[in-house]
Amino acid sequence: MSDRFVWFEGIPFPTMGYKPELMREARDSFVFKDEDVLILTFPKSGTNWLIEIVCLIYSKGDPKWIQSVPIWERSPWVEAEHGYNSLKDKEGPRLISSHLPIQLIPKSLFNSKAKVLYLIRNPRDSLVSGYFFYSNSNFTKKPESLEQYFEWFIQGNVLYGSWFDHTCGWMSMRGKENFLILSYEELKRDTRSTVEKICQFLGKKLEPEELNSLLKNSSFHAMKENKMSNFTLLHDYSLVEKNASLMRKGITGDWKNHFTVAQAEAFDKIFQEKMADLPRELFPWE
Ligand SMILES: Nc1ncnc2c1ncn2[C@@H]1O[C@H](COP(=O)(O)O)[C@@H](OP(=O)(O)O)[C@H]1O
Ligand SMILES: CCc1ccc(OS(=O)(=O)O)cc1
Repeated sequence: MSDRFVWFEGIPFPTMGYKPELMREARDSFVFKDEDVLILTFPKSGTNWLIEIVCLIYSKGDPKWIQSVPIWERSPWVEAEHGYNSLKDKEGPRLISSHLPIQLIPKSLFNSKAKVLYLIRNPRDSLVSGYFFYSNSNFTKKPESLEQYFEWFIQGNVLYGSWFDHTCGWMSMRGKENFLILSYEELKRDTRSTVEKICQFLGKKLEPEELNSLLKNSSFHAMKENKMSNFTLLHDYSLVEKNASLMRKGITGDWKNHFTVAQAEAFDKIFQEKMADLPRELFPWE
């Protein structure tokens, strides 16, 4: 299974735990509630960091929940079989995660007041992060070199398709009051202020010591040590190999250590062409 994808509506998905018929059912029938919170990203953008932060906002900085329940149970993936089945009958406000492009998200999102946290990251860093992670995973096509993965990425031949299409699609939601755009870069630069912004958007208030606890327990170091969050539990299901680390480096700009000059120039050109219709300010790393 390691050399291919599951396909749905022209988009590549992992080969384990994802079924086209369930993704169709989710798109057509899953009901978002006004009180839900959706964490939305392209893969390898810092999704799990944001999930950890939101969980700690809901637990008021108390780490008990994040240290006792796997991260994918706390904020299940609406497009994955296990996540969809656990979410669809769940009572009360839900934390929901998704990497889906806008055309595949459950349609009910657009008639609900569910709050959407949309996290973006410099695609060059998502590319490098994905290359290292998927090279050691068993649920998707394994790249043989960064050069090969670079080509797949710019062609959109990677999990969840083209970063450019994904981002252009979701950016059409900017300006809506239930849609907050965040970046990995601002989260890194000023985690405290960005968490305060998220709290305000979610209508949550943390006391100073609760915020301090949140920052401590969602740090790169703390998440790397937390087996409920660092994906080491996936070793038991043979989904990832021992050296596939979710918590790899946790920095901005690592692409500069991996791209050749020619790749950097080619990426710049493609970025300019494909993102020309969107304001530059949306992309704080450019
Ligand atoms: N607490 C944290 N602080 C900074 N980066 C984090 C983080 N938790 C996860 N990340 C980074 O987010 C990326 C994984 O993203 P996702 O959760 O979307 O799969 C990895 O990037 P790197 O591979 O560049 O280190 C990982 O290190
Ligand atoms: C099959 C489980 C799984 C684990 C990690 C994934 O990574 S990503 O978020 O899509 O990069 C996907 C599926």
